[in-house]
Amino acid sequence: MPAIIESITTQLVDLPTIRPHRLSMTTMACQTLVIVRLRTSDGIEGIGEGTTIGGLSYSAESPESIKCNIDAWMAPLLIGQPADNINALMARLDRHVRGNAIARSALETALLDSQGKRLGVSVAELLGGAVHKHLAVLWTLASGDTQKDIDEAFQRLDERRHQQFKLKLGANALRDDLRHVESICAALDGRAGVQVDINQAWDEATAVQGIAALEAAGVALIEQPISARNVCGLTRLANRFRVPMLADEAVQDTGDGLTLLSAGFSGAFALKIAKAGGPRGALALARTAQAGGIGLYGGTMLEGTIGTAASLHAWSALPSLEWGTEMFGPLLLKDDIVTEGLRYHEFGVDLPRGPGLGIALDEDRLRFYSRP
Ligand SMILES: O=C(O)C[C@H]1C=CC(=O)O1
Ligand SMILES: [Mn+2]
Repeated sequence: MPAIIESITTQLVDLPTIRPHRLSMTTMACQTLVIVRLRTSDGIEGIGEGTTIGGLSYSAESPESIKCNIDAWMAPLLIGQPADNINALMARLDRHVRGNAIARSALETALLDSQGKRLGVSVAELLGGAVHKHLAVLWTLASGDTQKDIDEAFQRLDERRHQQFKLKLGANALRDDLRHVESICAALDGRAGVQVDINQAWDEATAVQGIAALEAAGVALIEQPISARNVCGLTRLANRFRVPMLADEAVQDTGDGLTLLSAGFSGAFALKIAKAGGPRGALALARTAQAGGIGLYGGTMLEGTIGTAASLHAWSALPSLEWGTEMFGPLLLKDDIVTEGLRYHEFGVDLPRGPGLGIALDEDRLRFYSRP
């Protein structure tokens, strides 16, 4: 008799960040995680996380919509079903639910954690096995102040925590953004790599001007300079410049990957489990990218430890991630809701060991940070 899914509960958890995190469309002082707990008839609990950035400013899902849509529509489709066939359960969601990729990702993560615990194997093993056990992790400098960012970068380098840095652009006038990048590139020259993320803030003409200057300053990678909808524009920019373009908001899942490939895009894709509806979808996009000669980057929605661990299990299953990862979400948060955090060292992070995600909730801290 297979184990049956008996209950699925969700809670909103607000965790403060260690400093304001400034992006083109929002400044975050707090991150809200939607924590999913999925209980089955054999006494196992699978955990998952659905997280976005800045309410509705990053995507069409908000923390509240993720919780509400799981509670009202998605959980009822799964409760009462056998827990051990994740393909069948996710196909059932696909038949009845449109969109809601972040909510789906939280549920798929909980299903994978549950099944891993049931079989005594890690999520990476469920996904075919880990090729890597330690993954490179960059850090985003986004305090909003150039000198603070430089000090933060040197601190991270000295601690051997990060040696690649991402700068967030697009909230300021182009001239000010360029001065900011040039100062940081000059300060870090020879010690660390710098890439930038514009989060769609520029139009194409501004991007042409901006990218020329960023290329001259030595920036290694340009992430989503223009609107996610402007696939032709992103392809033109990729063809025009030597510095590679990284598609983020423009590439949610395999369908978007195929659209970009058929438009002739070259460069790299940022994978996120939250964009692709879970680890399986993110890996499907990765394989499409690899088939099309596109480099890969392990992206984050600034998740806490559970979402970050789920992503790490997925990225570990890939033979190569040409651009490394940005799985630093837990380090941006002042506190955590798990008993043992991820181990960051030597400019990267260790893949947590299973069964399942290899992560356990700290009930006291979870209660403390949960919304009533
Ligand atoms: O990539 C994004 O747009 C979102 C996120 C990832 C790192 C970071 O600082 O913000
Ligand atoms: Mn991005």
